[in-house]
Amino acid sequence: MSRQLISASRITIRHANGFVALEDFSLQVEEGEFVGIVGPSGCGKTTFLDAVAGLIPVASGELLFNGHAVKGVVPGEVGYLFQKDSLLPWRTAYGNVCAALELKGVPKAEWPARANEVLHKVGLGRFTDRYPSQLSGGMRRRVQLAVLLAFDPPVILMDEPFGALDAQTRTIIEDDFLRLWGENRKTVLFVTHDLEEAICMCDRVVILTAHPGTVKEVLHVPLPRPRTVDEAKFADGFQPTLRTLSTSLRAEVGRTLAL
Ligand SMILES: Nc1ncnc2c1ncn2[C@@H]1O[C@H](COP(=O)(O)OP(=O)(O)OP(=O)(O)O)[C@@H](O)[C@H]1O
Repeated sequence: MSRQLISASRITIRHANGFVALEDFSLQVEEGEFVGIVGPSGCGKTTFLDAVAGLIPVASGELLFNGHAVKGVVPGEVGYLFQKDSLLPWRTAYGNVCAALELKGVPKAEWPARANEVLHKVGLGRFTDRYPSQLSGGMRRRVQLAVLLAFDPPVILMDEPFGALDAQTRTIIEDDFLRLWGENRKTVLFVTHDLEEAICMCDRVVILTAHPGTVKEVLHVPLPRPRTVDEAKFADGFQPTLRTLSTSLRAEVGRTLAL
């Protein structure tokens, strides 16, 4: 039986300047779920991921990780893939993965085998000695995925992870991530503005209201797994789900623009 890994119950989050980003926000996520979060710009999606990572405290309500209140960053608990690169520019792809292994406390003797394994898994076997500046945007994202695989956290937070990639590279890397995810089904929170991507990747998609963000609606994605992006887009349930999601979100974006 699956267990609840993340539980937000009526949380409010204020930024340091007192600005309320999320209000009365509740969401439960079970172990192994792939959950998408969509909502108008500025509604608090990143703020929620930051709170789950322990980077920002909740002002009221309860935020639990594996049954315990989140009180700050706990090394090894979550892996966070930001919109922007967070690779160490002075280290090669291999060196970046080794940094994650070191942080995780993996014995040094195991680094070469483990680092090469994850770099091969993400298709970078021939580029292990390249520095980030010598890699394309798509390849740098792959190094970040390799770092995540090496770090192997129970929860992966992804904030518009593939938004900066061209359409073709993006589809390929989405498929790769779906395949890698299918191997061990980590819990994933996936923020995106791309509704088609949300449907292709996720089990459920949470729609947030206009600021201050709260949960408006949760849609279950009625598509079988394993799946590729193309299989998802041509599946029966795709268009109706897209229409529902799009209509619901458009109303909130309209509210944001009217604020
Ligand atoms: N450090 C901060 N201090 C004050 N306000 C902040 C801070 N970070 C974010 N905010 C505000 O909190 C609200 C939520 O921001 P957040 O980045 O979580 O939104 P988002 O839904 O991820 O937006 P986007 O889709 O544009 O990335 C916004 O109005 C933003 O301006």
